[in-house]
Amino acid sequence: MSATPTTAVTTSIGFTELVTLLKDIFSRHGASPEVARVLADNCARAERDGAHSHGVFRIPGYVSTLDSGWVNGQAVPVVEDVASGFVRVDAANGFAQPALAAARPLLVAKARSAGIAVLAIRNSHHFAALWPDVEPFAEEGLVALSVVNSMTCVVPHGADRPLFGTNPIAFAAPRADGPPIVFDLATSAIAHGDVQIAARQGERVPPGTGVDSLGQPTQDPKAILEGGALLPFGGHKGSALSMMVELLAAALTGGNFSFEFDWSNHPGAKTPWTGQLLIVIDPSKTAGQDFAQRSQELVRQMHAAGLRRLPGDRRHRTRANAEREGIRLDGDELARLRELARG
Ligand SMILES: NC(=O)C1=CN([C@@H]2O[C@H](COP(=O)(O)OP(=O)(O)OC[C@H]3O[C@@H](n4cnc5c(N)ncnc54)[C@H](OP(=O)(O)O)[C@@H]3O)[C@@H](O)[C@H]2O)C=CC1
Ligand SMILES: O=C(O)C1=NCCCC1
Repeated sequence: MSATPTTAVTTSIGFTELVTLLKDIFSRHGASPEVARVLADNCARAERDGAHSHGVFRIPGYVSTLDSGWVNGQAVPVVEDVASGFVRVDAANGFAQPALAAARPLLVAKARSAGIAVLAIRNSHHFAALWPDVEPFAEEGLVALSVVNSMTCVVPHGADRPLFGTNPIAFAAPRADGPPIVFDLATSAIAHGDVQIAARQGERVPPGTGVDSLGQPTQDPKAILEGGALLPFGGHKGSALSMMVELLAAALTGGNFSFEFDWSNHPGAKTPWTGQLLIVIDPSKTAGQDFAQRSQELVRQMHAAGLRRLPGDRRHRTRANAEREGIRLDGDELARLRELARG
């Protein structure tokens, strides 16, 4: 995006208007109508729910990636019905979300008939928050778990150099008296996007987040981004989960490990070309009791134990505000988005 003076004036935009604006940007930068529709919806949802590291903040990255030719914005995913509980998609060097959208009807049908179904997406680029991929399944009464591996920037616990991606895990389950229980977390101490935002805003990151180019602990986001690296959350435990994500999202799908791609011949490219795995379970086939009532009981007991905030509560509060008052955006940022949509 071009440099424009910052005035810190905030403005608001409706969800539908933001989706239309983002669709125009994606289309203008080489995405097919279907790809533009899916990505715009995903990115607007993230912004609406306050997931700022994966909302409109990502648009310049999407645009430069599409412009560089690194990702195919016109890709048509190839869905294969490989086994009773298994669906495989070749995203054809496109984004992961259109691949999921293409495979979704078959995946849900299989989960409902067999009780469980697995979706393996390969040759894909995931540049977004993961919860929008799982939350809709729980809204339909299904339990969903997804993992995606990303670009190398995390030092495995006990190692000397980065190897893993920030490798998020997202989970969604229905509950009786409220929105689904959803969490979505990077297995690094902090998402790479949040380090970029901290650097842009001149803020420090929390202790224990990353190291500089000499492997020394640092709270300076620029030192992490420029030759340094991130650490897994929770030491060996987060590191083990990150390793699991590499195995499930890359080895099991036929995708790249986080360290296996090289975008250096595509200046401006930002997205990792990796893989994604989704597991969808129909709880009516397993528990022999009402799963949504059982998850509600768990939430009730957690609240009774003093819990004030469930994962997802902050997102739902932000969503409710956005539905009342519009999605709040910096005025200059909105102007830059409009400029990108014009060409
Ligand atoms: N595509 C990719 O390759 C990658 C994408 N990402 C994305 O980055 C995003 C940010 O990840 P990350 O920084 O780890 O997320 P956070 O640490 O902000 O949040 C992780 C989860 O914990 C919940 N949570 C946070 N604080 C609390 C609290 N005090 N009490 C209870 N629950 C809490 C959040 O709910 P709530 O949302 O309601 O705050 C969320 O579900 C994710 O959407 C992830 O998918 C990250 C890495 C790579
Ligand atoms: O924030 C992150 O970490 C990432 N987000 C999108 C893709 C790469 C890593």
